[in-house]
Amino acid sequence: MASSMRENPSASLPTSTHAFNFPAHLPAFGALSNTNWVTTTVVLVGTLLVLEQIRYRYKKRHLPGPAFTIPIIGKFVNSLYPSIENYCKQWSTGDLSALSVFHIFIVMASTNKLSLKILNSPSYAEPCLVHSARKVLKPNNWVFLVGKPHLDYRKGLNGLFARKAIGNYISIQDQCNRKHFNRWIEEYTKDPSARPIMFPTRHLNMDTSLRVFCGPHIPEYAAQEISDKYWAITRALELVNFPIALPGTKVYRAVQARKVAMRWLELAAGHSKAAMDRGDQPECLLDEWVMQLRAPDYKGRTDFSNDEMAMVVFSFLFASQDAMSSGLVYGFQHLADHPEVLAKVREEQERVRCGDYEKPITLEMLDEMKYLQAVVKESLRAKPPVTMVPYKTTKAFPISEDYTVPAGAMLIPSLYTSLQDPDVFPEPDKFKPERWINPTNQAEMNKHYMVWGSGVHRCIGTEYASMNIALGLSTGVSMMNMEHVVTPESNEIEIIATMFPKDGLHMKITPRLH
Ligand code: HEM
Repeated sequence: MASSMRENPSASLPTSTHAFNFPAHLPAFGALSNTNWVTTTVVLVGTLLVLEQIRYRYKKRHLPGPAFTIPIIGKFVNSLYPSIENYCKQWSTGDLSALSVFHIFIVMASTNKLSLKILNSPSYAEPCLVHSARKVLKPNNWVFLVGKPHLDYRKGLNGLFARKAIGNYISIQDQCNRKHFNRWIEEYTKDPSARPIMFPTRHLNMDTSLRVFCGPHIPEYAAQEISDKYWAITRALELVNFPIALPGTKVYRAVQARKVAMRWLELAAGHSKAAMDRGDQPECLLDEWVMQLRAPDYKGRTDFSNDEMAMVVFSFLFASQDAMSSGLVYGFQHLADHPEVLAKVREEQERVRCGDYEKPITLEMLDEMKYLQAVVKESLRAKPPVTMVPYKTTKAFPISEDYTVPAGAMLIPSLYTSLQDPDVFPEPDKFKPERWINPTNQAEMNKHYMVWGSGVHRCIGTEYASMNIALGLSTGVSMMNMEHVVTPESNEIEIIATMFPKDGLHMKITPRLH
């Protein structure tokens, strides 16, 4: 700047600020000001960038992780293309490791012990779900409650997944499974070539969920529309999204899909109330809920609007659609890849069903299928649908002897690596349902079995989800022969909110029962 002033004398500062001189000097003064402005901006931005690095390094301290963060976006690109290999790389760097995305400081925990600690320290950390969840679910959804309001709200919903209630859902699930598997068989009779069953499984799961949740209060075409649109929601469930839901972004599309689903769910809630007023028999979760609210001994809140009920049902769909589809897909893959396990499942089916495959399955029959239950448990351990659960620290969290996670950080326990801990699950790479049959260390294994999370936010749908996957597998392998056509991508994992085999699980299906 000094040299340019020397070269251009007219740019020198005026010796007089007399009113008449002022206009003559204005352009030169303006040019100088622009130069200053650029310099100031460069210095300011440079300082902010340096501060960003200092802040990151200060929070990270000695934890493994990138020494410097990419300015502003951090590891955003990685979170756009999540891969289990990248996560494993990060987890393998240490029990705790750090990174940053869009200025969100993230600490990842890879061990069973630390993950359990995070999930069971509600005074330090609370769930924050993935970044897009608040926009997709709406900020006033009950799943964002914490502390006592969360416990109270959840208490009012527990009854919807109690044994009595899920005993009423089982026949709906059984009918849905049979309807879809018959359709699969029909389609494979027309075209027997191998093809992925991931999407048909997602449709089956959405249909089952909507029938269980809304029963007759939602028309067939609405269920189809929600199922079709739901993929937009799944696609938006990245760990960290582009922060603004602009048209064309994944989050924007997900919000549009939620609006469609919510319209139908609100209508269903209204229909359910009217049906219960008429004295109809409860046929679904919504009916169960309305009846529970009207029970004489019920002590909680009763003023649930259709909109609020719809939001709760939507939260169940949101929490379950991807996880359950993943659980079912990997269940089928594990059974098809382990014929000795499949043979035992079929032998048990024959015994418990007494050879009568037309007879609807009851909860009592399912209780007798101990080997099938072990298969479901092991399949979810080997390929946990939810690989990690994002929490955020509400205050500085002394998580280990030598590290305190700063307040406001994202803290992510890894369920995936926790379930691969060889001290709790010997030979974790092996698919061994037998490990769940009368184990000597049952209590220890259950404590560390984090497929459903742990602590006050542990999955509310655990029993229902296990039952649903067991039912799907039991009826699936009874009705169909499934040949897994292995591709180079069969054993690779694709993370689309949850885990799926990268090739979508190529199957050839033929009818097993005449
Ligand atoms: C295979 C299927 C499923 C898996 C693997 C799964 C897993 C999980 C996990 C890991 C959490 C977080 C727990 C924590 O923070 O400690 C969770 C929470 C939750 N899940 Fe599931 N889930 C499944 C199915 C379902 C189903 C079927 C429903 C409901 C119908 C459901 C409803 C919920 C809800 C509402 C929460 C939040 C609970 C709270 O904050 O109190 N999930 N689930």
